[in-house]
Amino acid sequence: MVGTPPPMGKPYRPKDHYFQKAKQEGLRARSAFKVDEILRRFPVVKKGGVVLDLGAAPGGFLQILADTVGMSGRVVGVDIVAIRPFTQKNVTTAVLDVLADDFDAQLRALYDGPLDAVISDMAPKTSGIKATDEARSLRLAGKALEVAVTRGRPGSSFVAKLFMGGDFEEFREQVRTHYGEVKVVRPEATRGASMEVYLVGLRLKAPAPAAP
Ligand SMILES: C[S@@+](CC[C@H](N)C(=O)[O-])C[C@H]1O[C@@H](n2cnc3c(N)ncnc32)[C@H](O)[C@@H]1O
Repeated sequence: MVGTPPPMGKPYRPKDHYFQKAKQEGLRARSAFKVDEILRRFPVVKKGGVVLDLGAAPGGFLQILADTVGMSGRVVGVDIVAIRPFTQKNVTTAVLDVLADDFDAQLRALYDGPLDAVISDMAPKTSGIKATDEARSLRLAGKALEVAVTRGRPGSSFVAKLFMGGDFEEFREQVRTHYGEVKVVRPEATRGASMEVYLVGLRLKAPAPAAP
């Protein structure tokens, strides 16, 4: 019997170069290289900063973020699945669903101060139906933006992964209304066939003063 030919384009290889590299470097996930590239290219957060990482399991982003902010900073990571504890004292993690009704209150209970960056690598469970997956991805990114705008200090940053699709441009416009500069990034470590990109918002605008 003749087997099914491989799909055209770059094949999906779960154990690719970045997977091996992550393993060698003791990183929890290959995605660590994505945030590393974003942080090298854009001034998202610096030493001493406070970062919220949404969709943080298993913790690849957290490892890079914890090194970036150092011991004078803080990284708060949440996910619907448990994150293996970190020994670094500047990392706090919790099991939270960002779409839950009480998420905002739960997050405040975890960390109540202003944030220097909100980073979301959240990805929905994919259904295989393009429009459904795009809508789910956008919903997660939309919630991340809401958190970033309400909890970020003026001048803070926003990074969110989302699937390129129908409403991508509208979302980018929405991010533009809140941030001084907006970039679209597809990190090198992104898998070949993946439709995902990261939107980077820099310099959160201060809220408009209330009318007298
Ligand atoms: C690509 S993984 C994140 C990988 C992570 N950045 C790392 O470097 O280890 C996407 C994560 O989004 C999480 N996620 C999906 N929906 C979520 C939700 N409603 N609330 C919180 N996390 C969610 C998933 O559980 C999954 O762990």
